Amino acid sequence: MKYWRKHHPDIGVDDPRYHQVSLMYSVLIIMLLYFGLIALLNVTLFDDADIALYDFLGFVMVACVYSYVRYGGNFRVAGWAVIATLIFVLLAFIHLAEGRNYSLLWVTILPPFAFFLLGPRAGIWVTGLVFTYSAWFLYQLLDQQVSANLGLGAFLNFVEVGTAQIFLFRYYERSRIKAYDQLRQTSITDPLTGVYNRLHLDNTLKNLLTRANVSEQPLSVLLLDVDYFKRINDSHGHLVGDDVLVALTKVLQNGTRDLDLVGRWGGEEFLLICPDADAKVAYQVAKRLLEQVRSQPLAHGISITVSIGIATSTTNSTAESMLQVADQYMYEAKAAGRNRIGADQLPAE
Ligand SMILES: Nc1nc2c(ncn2[C@@H]2O[C@H](COP(=O)(O)OP(=O)(O)OP(=O)(O)O)[C@@H](O)[C@H]2O)c(=O)[nH]1
Repeated sequence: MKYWRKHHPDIGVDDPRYHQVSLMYSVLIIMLLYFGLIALLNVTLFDDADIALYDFLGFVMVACVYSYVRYGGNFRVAGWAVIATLIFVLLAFIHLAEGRNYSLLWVTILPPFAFFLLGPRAGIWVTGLVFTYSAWFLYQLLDQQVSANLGLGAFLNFVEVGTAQIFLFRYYERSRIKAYDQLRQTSITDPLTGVYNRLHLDNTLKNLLTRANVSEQPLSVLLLDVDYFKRINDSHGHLVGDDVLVALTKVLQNGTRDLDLVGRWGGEEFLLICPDADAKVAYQVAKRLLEQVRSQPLAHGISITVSIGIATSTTNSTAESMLQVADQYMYEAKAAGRNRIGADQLPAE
């Protein structure tokens, strides 16, 4: 768990603010460490009290922003305060260093901070203005024959700026990938039951069917619909109905192989995609599920039954044709009295 969560227990991993807050705390800590370290280096190694003073001022200002954020302050205000502090210290530094020791290198630290904290639009304006000013400042120095002075100071400026950039971008990229994964997971998941949603089932069925046709392996789909589900909602309420759907999902997951895909097709309808399953295997799976569902109360002591339609691929099947067949058999099962299986050739019981 991120350490900052104790200050903001209401911001969970699923909260859209999570990554922004995480980024803000990381930036604040990186800046505190950097300002502290550089102030120390300037006092001890370079004996430059003027520059150290500005670094120390930066440290104090960032510490103030840290406690502002920690006690519930507005993140946008905090972001601008951090960037203003950084620009203040950077400009003070390049002025005091008068271009020696590649001091202007330090302005390249600004873009990641400005873009992360202010977003792309303000980020480009802020960095654009500071870079323009720095270029103008450098231009003024051109005819003053400032010595390149390749001493320890230049070396440390390069190392410090370089490592800060590496860590910032590494952090940013990791949090971007995490956010992307979370978003992808959400886009393919049904929020109530946690199984795949229709969009993902549809895409996966197309892919698996192409693969099945190429390898000449069978593939079956089972379309499963709860019988008289409306009655459960009407007599026990929608929330109880939801619990029944969640419990049914568990039965379906437990009753199928890891290879099979279980998803919610919509409402009280579920779709199971069973790779490498011919009509006989699909029928056995359907029979087992039918039995498991009706044999026990699922939630709040409520028992249900389901009707299942099966479709098995042939060489010219498409995802649409399979779904249509499964749908048709499911309705035939309903029409025949529910709590049963509809399929092409039902084995004699
Ligand atoms: N609780 C709950 N109910 C849902 C959800 N999605 C759809 N429903 C309900 O599912 C019920 C489906 O009703 P019908 O289509 O009439 O079907 P049924 O009552 O199951 O009857 P048959 O399918 O003919 O056996 C409706 O009352 C919907 O409101 C959901 O996410 N949660």
